[in-house]
Amino acid sequence: MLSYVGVFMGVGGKLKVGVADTTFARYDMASDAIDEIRQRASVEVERYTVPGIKDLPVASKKLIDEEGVDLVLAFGMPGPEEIDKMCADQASNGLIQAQLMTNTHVLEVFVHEDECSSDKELAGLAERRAREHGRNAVKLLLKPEHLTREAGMGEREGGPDVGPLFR
Ligand SMILES: Cc1nc2c(=O)[nH]c(=O)nc-2n(C[C@H](O)[C@H](O)[C@H](O)CO)c1C
Repeated sequence: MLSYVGVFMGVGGKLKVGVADTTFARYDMASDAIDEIRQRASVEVERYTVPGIKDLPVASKKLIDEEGVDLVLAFGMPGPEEIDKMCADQASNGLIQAQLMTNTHVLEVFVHEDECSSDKELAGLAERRAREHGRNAVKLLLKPEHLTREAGMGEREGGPDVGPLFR
């Protein structure tokens, strides 16, 4: 396992990761991601919990503007109804806007409630996706060349990777 603990100190001191999540979600993805990040990097973590996914864009922007985080992980769980999917699309657009307004990555980590047929499977998917995106956050901030090495490899966060295409 790669370990980046203590290898990077930014100009203003330690890197800071923002974690935004919701009470609507049925699984605590943020705690898994924070655990994953802390195993790999010596960074500060600032967490901001809001009611639902449509509240994530402003939470992310506030973490960036007011708390000075270097990247945000935004965790949410859209429900299975059509209205929930609409909310997810709106939240997604908001998160993109927050990124463009601040020139800062906000990794959207959504697990849709209807991605799995049982609660147990859903919890497993949520944990794996949260942890894998936690690792992505560390790579983006500290080892971007590791992501470049994985370019085109058909990585899928939470599920089995689908692998690269060959000609
Ligand atoms: C319909 C709906 N669906 C979801 C959802 O699937 N997932 C989620 O996290 N939040 C949902 N919300 C709540 C909104 O995102 C938001 O929290 C409220 O509209 C208050 O701003 C709403 C209102």
